Amino acid sequence: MSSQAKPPKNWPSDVHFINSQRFHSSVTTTARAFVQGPQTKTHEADTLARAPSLVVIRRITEPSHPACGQYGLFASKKIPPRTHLIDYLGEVHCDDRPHSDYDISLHRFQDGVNIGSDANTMGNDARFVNDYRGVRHKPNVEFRDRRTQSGELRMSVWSLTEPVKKGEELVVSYGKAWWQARLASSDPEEDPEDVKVQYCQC
Ligand SMILES: C[S@@+](CC[C@H](N)C(=O)[O-])C[C@H]1O[C@@H](n2cnc3c(N)ncnc32)[C@H](O)[C@@H]1O
Repeated sequence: MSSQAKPPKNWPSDVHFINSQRFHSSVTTTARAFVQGPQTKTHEADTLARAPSLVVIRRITEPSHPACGQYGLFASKKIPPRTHLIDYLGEVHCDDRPHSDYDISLHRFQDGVNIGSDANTMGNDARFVNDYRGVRHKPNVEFRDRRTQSGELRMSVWSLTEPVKKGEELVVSYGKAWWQARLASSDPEEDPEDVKVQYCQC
């Protein structure tokens, strides 16, 4: 059922839209049990209980935007403070994905094993959240983990302490480490704070 979910407006044809997390073969039994949790309720409860969407995907056309030519995630209506907007769905994995721009960490065990959620080839609307640098003076949403009704661990997007206006772009902080890792794989001389001027694809 979940694999036939209808993609939202502006969804790119080369990315598989999913409405539940998928598990890569690199996920260990322990990691899978940790992510799935006690499974006290049915998996369907997680998808059926989804709130009407507060977000919309839009193509960015402003030349001053550092991700001009790409997509971003925007508020489809006014969003109150501290509101859960959407879960970040992707391929849950335990292998390294140094070249994915859509890979976020879901959990790190004390023994160093990391569980990631990679939305590079499959994901949902949340994969389009951009970083605030060069867009706004500070983030207006954050990533926060949560457990669903059935107990599954997911990363999710929440508004911060201020309401978000309808039409505003939703931006998080990827963190300096994210930009440093990205720039290290391209130009090690580059300062991560300068990244905002680099990526216009108009
Ligand atoms: C998770 S994706 C975000 C969605 C992406 N804009 C898209 O259309 O698929 C991360 C990529 O978006 C771009 N990006 C996000 N925030 C940015 C920013 N503040 N400045 C420049 N590029 C940004 C970079 O190319 C980055 O690798």
